[in-house]
Amino acid sequence: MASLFIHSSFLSSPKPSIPIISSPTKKPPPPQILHTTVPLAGKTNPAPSTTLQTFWDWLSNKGVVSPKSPSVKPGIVPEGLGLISQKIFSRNEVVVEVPSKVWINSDTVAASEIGGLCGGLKPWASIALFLLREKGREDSPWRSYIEIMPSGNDSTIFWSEEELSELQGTQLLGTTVGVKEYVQSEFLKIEEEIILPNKHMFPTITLDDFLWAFAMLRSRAFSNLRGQNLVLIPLADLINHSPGITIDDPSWEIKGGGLFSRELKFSLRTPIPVKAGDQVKLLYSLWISLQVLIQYDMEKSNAGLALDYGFIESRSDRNVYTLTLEIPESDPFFGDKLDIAEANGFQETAYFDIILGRPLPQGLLPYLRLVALEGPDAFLLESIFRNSIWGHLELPISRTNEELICQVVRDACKTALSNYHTTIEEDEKLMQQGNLDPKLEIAVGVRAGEKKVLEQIDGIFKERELELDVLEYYQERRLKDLGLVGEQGEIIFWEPK
Ligand SMILES: C[S@@+](CC[C@H](N)C(=O)[O-])C[C@H]1O[C@@H](n2cnc3c(N)ncnc32)[C@H](O)[C@@H]1O
Repeated sequence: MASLFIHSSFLSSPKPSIPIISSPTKKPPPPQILHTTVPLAGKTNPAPSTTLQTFWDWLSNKGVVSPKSPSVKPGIVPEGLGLISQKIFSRNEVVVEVPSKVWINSDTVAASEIGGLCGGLKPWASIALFLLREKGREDSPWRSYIEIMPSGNDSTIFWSEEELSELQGTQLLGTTVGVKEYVQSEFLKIEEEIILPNKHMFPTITLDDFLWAFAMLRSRAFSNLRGQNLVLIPLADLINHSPGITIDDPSWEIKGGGLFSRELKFSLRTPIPVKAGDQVKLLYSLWISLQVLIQYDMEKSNAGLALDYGFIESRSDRNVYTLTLEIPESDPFFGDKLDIAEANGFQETAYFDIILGRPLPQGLLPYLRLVALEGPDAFLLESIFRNSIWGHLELPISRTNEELICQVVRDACKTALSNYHTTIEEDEKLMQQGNLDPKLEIAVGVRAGEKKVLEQIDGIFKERELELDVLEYYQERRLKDLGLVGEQGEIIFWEPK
């Protein structure tokens, strides 16, 4: 049997059907704005309203908001803090514009006292270190901003061992463990090379602190402002996500500061119309429309949402399972197969995100057939076929090859399914019961979603197995092309005259 290697490892980036967390079934309290003394709901140790007022004053002093006629204000909402409308917004209207003088990015770090120490660090690591240093300084100019950040969220990186055990068998568990290990290894390097040799510049920073800073960056950075462009935008980063908004375009842009200014501005728009906050008294039941909300990222899987933000959605196409395929080095045709994969945009290892309810992703079947190619089919790997091979691999090559890919994929699905400690039915029962703890709700939703995708994949290849006798394979297609197969599929022999 060919050594076709499939495993269920997690997505390459530390990346990524349940009731929606942000739409509680109970009638929620109306949002509270600034001056209230009501404790903040939902998130871990959220900022008290005095802290919120200090933040507002800081924004006013910096000229970011106009305190007399603000269009939005930070307020207390079920998701922690959020942006509450102070006027009626129409669709696509600018909600707030935040000038770059209050952003925190690599430039902010470079211009700071620790800039010289952070030159070799990745942007996220240098900003994390900056945040923690400023958090520890009594007189930090960033204090008012950092203090409104929550002490945590429901991201799986904060889950206890017991909570993580609910994710048994899931790819999300693997990703979470991988991300935590990655953050830890970065922390240990930074601790040794920067923190300990410069103790006078840093407060005591633990791995947990570093993980907190990492989580703040993952949850607060806008999805296309990551990597090298990673930036924290105070005020704008209070915007919460609405699963009901399914507009794909980002609701923000970076603009030039205007004719007389070189300063950039982060401009946040509302993707949907919003009512004014004071309508809450008149229209209590429409409280949710008072908060300005956006869609964080239409492309993220539930696992990605759980890891980055600590919530998931009920939309079925948020359920994703990543199949990882590999051309093993031990394959006698390793070199040729790798050449072909690379010529067609793939590598030795390829990741395919399978989405619930969607067809198999492009490239999966050809890649599978390539990896499984062996024996009499291996002639297709010869260099004369190099330009046409991918086209051939798009269609079944031989019964043996097609049977092998079906078997291997189905076996991989069965193995993966046997690793979960619950069935889909058990998960659905739990969801129907309702009132789950938010983290358990995430765990149950993700594990049910992954299993559904695995069953979908198994189903597709099971159906294929049943068609093995009627599929058309390479040799038949070739004979047809040469005009050597008749209408009924019979071989037409050349008869000498
Ligand atoms: C960009 S911050 C938004 C501000 C945040 N609510 C706060 O209190 O600082 C993203 C975080 O807000 C929370 N959040 C945003 N939208 C949410 C939603 N629809 N459901 C649950 N939590 C949400 C999550 O904790 C997420 O990690």
